[in-house]
Amino acid sequence: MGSEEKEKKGFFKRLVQGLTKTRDNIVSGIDSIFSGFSSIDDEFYEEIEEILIMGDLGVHATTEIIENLKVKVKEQHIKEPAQCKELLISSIKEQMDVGETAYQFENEKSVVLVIGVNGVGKTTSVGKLAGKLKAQGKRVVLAAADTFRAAAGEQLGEWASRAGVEMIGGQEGADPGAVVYDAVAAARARNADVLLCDTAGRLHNKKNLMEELKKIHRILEKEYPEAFRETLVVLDGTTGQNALSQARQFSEVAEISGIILTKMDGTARGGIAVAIQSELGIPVKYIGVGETIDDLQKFDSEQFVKALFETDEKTEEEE
Ligand SMILES: Nc1nc2c(ncn2[C@@H]2O[C@H](COP(=O)(O)OP(=O)(O)OP(=O)(O)O)[C@@H](O)[C@H]2O)c(=O)[nH]1
Repeated sequence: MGSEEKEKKGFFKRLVQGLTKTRDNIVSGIDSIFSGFSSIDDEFYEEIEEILIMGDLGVHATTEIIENLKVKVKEQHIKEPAQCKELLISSIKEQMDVGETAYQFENEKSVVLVIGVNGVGKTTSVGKLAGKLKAQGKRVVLAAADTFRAAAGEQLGEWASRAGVEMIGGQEGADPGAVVYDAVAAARARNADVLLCDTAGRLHNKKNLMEELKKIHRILEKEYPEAFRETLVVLDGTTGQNALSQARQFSEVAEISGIILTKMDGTARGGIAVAIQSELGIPVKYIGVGETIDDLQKFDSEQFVKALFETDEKTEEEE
């Protein structure tokens, strides 16, 4: 087995383990409905609906999933509740389909702006991403442009030295625009492939946030027009519907190209990955299942649903 394949397999295992509570929350309930009902009727659908909503899949995704399930049941002349399981799994998968998820920034000269409110795992995710890109042989420069919180720069600095990449900025209270300006100059001087910017995320002052992001975009347009631009929002998966509302608010002030969903280890609210994609149509590009560098991986809906419906015993058997 190649090292990349091994890493993928290891990550899948951690994902299966991480989703245990979500699985208990959603899948166990669904299984008991499948075995408890003898016919497919309104009550059967209502019970499934309730579990999906409780599992943080959101009203929009849940409604679509149930409608889709009803159509499939009718088309395929299904009579037994137990036969609905595969159909339900494929309906959940379809809700997460936001088209092909592109990672163009990894293969071009690019600037990645990472935004997110305090504590969601933004700095950690930027650090992990820097380490990953560096491991792929990319030249990476980090910009510590979230200058609001004391020690944020210091924390990013630790990740930068761990990943072996250069960091620009880090002074508390500095002007984020000035940090980005300097970081672009450094990225140019080093002929960097990816400039990763840890940027602001104070949602309680949307106007300021919008202005700050606009200013950063203006600087990039002027100083680094050839760089491909990507804007990722970091969301804490344990906060469920609150994460969805944050994503919605961020998408009102900036053009979001993807989501990094963190802390999916040990949360019962993993269904939020479905809700975000279904409701906002924004792809979850990365998922975090722990605090080490290997715990951040590209998100794959197929793998996610498989991990959600799979048990630990099964993955162990597979080895
Ligand atoms: N379990 C778990 N913890 C995580 C994950 N990602 C980040 N964390 C932890 O979450 C905490 C907050 O992470 P930070 O990266 O400091 O969060 P931040 O969003 O940058 O917060 P500020 O720096 O305050 O803006 C840290 O203790 C991280 O180790 C994850 O995927 N799983």
